[in-house]
Amino acid sequence: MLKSINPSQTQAWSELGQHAEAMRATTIKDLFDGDADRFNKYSLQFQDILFDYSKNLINDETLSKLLALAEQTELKQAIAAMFAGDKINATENRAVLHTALRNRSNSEVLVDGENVMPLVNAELAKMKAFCEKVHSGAWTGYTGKAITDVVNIGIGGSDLGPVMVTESLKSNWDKGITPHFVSNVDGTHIVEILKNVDPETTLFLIASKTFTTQETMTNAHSARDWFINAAGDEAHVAKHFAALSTNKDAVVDFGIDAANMFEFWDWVGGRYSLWSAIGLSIALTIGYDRFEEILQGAHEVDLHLQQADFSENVPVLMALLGIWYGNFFDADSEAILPYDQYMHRFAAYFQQGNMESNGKYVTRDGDVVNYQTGPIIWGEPGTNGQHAFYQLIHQGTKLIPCDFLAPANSKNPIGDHHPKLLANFFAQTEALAFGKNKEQVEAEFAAAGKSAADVADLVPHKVFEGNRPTNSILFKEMTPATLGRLIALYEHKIFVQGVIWNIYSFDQWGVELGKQLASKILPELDGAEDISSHDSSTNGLINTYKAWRK
Ligand SMILES: O=P(O)(O)OC[C@H]1O[C@@](O)(CO)[C@@H](O)[C@@H]1O
Repeated sequence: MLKSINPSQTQAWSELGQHAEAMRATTIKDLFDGDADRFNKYSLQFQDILFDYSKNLINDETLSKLLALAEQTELKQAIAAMFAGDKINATENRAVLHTALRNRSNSEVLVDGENVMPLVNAELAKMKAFCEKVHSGAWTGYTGKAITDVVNIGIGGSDLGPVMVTESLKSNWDKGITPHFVSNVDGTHIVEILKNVDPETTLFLIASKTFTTQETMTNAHSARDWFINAAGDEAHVAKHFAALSTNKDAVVDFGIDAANMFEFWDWVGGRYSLWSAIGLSIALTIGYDRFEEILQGAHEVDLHLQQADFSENVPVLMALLGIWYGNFFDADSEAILPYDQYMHRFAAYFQQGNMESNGKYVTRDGDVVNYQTGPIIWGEPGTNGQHAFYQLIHQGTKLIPCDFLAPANSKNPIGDHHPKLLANFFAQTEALAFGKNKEQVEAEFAAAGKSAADVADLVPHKVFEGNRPTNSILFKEMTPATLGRLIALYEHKIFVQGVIWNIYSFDQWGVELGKQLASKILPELDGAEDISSHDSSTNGLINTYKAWRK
């Protein structure tokens, strides 16, 4: 059993606090001015990914203290425990083994003494066979036509991963399958999707780890009704509905043939499940072989996490840098800014991945933490963000550590100018780090023939403090393996931070109360009478809704 260590009680934490005071007296610019070799010292290449963390407010002493924090919170032991199948998801008494799903070395992975790899490999083989049937046209719809569209019905981890991966790899959509995703219980979502698909050639994947999630079950029943209405015979459901779940009984109860169920297990967290049967929509869209390449990329990071010295361990460094700003510089959020339009759902994916994992205020001992834990994760693709929120990042009052990601080679290098606009990726981190001081602003005005008197009022508004930290993650091009690596890097960053914060990262009790209260309110929405069972606000809102409802 892992020790419960309060990080704020460690020697390293105390030293980091003092060191942070000292570092407030310097700037990223000072650090670069003092070390011509800074880039080489503070960047790492992992396969086809360059991780440049030199534009951070750190020096060797900072790193030494952060690494000591990892040591003193027994990170090494925690990593070993996860891969050994220990029940580190203690409140649910489960192991955490999404890594087994991509364990391409096929080494033994024990859960309760049983090697789970045969189960994993059998399910992958079933996914592969199914993809081959669909892609070859051997699997047809009820009128004998090949499948052309897949509608994945799921939410949270049963949606965000497949959406993000299929979008990120859109240049690989060459299997004749178009994916669609329904997640929101707002009827608009499924109505708008069903407008664009043909019941004769559409396969529905009901993706739900528990197969009890209200939104997913509601959408699944609506899809089933729509399909039966179009096909005219319930018997045709078997050709057009499959389930991705851990709950076989609920799948069969819904009316899906158990043979059309792709299984995963309770030691796979929902937000870590795209590597499992939940990834079937990915495999159908880009091909099973490429799906395996995603697994392979992630597996390489799993080995890297376990084997690399922490000083050269990318996810560990990503985690420690986040702790440096979150716990010693009061940063509340982190921005993920991919300069690749295909990665437009990458930040959204890690909103759940990070915030549902580390949005916790109670330690593994059940005590309320006395330090910050998980950050708010947000972000949009570059260069759009530059025209939306970069103003605040550059000149706002909040410290927002940013991860800039970009492929060196776009999938669509049209014309001469588009690829070169990647200059923004380089320029933004340079501007954030080094800024533009008063003297530089005045000199620019003078060069433009403006007298100091004329521009005196404007100068303060055009000064950039800089000293705003960023990581740059440059990769050669977006491939399935590269995406697998990138996702696993962020997954393990989250895991490492949870260990150091001494919190449970793999349960999500915080999503239960809202669901519980919604179940109580649901029947109260029936009928026209006013309700008074809640506080005055909730009563007022519900009663107004009922008065306005058509
Ligand atoms: O896959 P399922 O069981 O339908 O859960 C969907 C999502 O709901 C949750 O909010 C848990 O209730 C997420 O953790 C999960 O990914």
